[in-house]
Amino acid sequence: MSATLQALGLDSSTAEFLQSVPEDLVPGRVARVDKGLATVFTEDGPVRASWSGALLAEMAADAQAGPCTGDWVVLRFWPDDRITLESVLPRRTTIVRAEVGGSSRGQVLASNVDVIAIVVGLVPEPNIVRIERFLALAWESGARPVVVLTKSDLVGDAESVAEDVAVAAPGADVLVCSATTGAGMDDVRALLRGSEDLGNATLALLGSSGAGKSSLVNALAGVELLDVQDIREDGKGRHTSVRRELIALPQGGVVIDTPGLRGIGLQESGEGLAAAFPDITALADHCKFKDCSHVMEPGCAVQAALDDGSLPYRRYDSWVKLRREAAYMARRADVRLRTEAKKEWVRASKSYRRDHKPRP
Ligand SMILES: Nc1nc2c(ncn2[C@@H]2O[C@H](COP(=O)(O)OP(=O)(O)OP(=O)(O)O)[C@@H](O)[C@H]2O)c(=O)[nH]1
Ligand SMILES: [Zn+2]
Repeated sequence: MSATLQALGLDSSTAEFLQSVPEDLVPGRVARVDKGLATVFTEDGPVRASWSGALLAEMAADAQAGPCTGDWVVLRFWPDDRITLESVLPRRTTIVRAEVGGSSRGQVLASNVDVIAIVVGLVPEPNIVRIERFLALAWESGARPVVVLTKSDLVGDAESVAEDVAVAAPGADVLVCSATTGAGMDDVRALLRGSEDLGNATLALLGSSGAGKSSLVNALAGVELLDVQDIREDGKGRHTSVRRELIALPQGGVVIDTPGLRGIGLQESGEGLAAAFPDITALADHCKFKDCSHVMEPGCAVQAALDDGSLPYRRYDSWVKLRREAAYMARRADVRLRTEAKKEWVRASKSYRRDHKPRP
């Protein structure tokens, strides 16, 4: 497969899939979706593509079938210069955000991500509950989560903060770095190396506004690629980034920088929640009742662990809150799924009719 596609993070399973694609179609990777069009990186550079009729039909049945940043796709170049996105190749992983007050099935923020870096500034002091939220979202995706504590140049005790964070992040590495001084950046760079059969890795950055994501991308790339916001008096950046970009780094590897996420909701399955709290999941196996809610039942192993101090109350509280949220999302999903699919179909078929008006 071409070096260009490899630089865009092509993995072996996608490469194999592309071999079965008809020759008149052109492969590429979606960098961004906006205004009903996708910016797609191909071997011959970026193009803007609209949706094919077949893709629209798929989207009518499933809103998540629509392209998102990170997708591998195939394009058709028409004689009249139109470019249509014919189909989205199977996704290896998906980062899904359940929309707050929005659609029922979560919005796919990015796909085919190998590693999710949860970027957290060491100033202001990291919010552990928020990190646990991001971790649940990240585990749900199928990608490997890593917590990156940045702005280490601003604090004296970065390593001890990292130890506290590690307790809340079982199964995930916790890195400490500074985009400003370059300290610890080699460990962050190593996340992009990937594996032999998967090629270079795709790294997605999650994190609150002002956490330091853009600065991290710039440090990785070695050049200014993204606007870095002026710092506010309270240490937070302004919330202005609305772009979602896919960046192929010169030294290999791809970074996906999603817009600053605030108030992220959990996806409904609850699997991410279980993965982010393996300690509680393991305890639950020992409860007397299979359907124990771990609140007040007799013989509850979770309550017992709280009593003997082996499970911190703070962590239990955090889990209860996130579980409530996941349950709420699940209930709402049932009700809204049909309405949403229908709305999307109406929107999509309108734009299809607009784009396919008979030509004179
Ligand atoms: N001292 C120091 N400041 C940093 C570091 N990384 C980022 N900053 C500052 O923190 C502020 C926010 O950084 P950004 O990189 O724009 O943060 P962001 O996460 O991209 O923010 P959004 O685009 O709003 O999502 C800026 O003023 C940066 O200069 C660092 O390692 N050390
Ligand atoms: Zn229990």
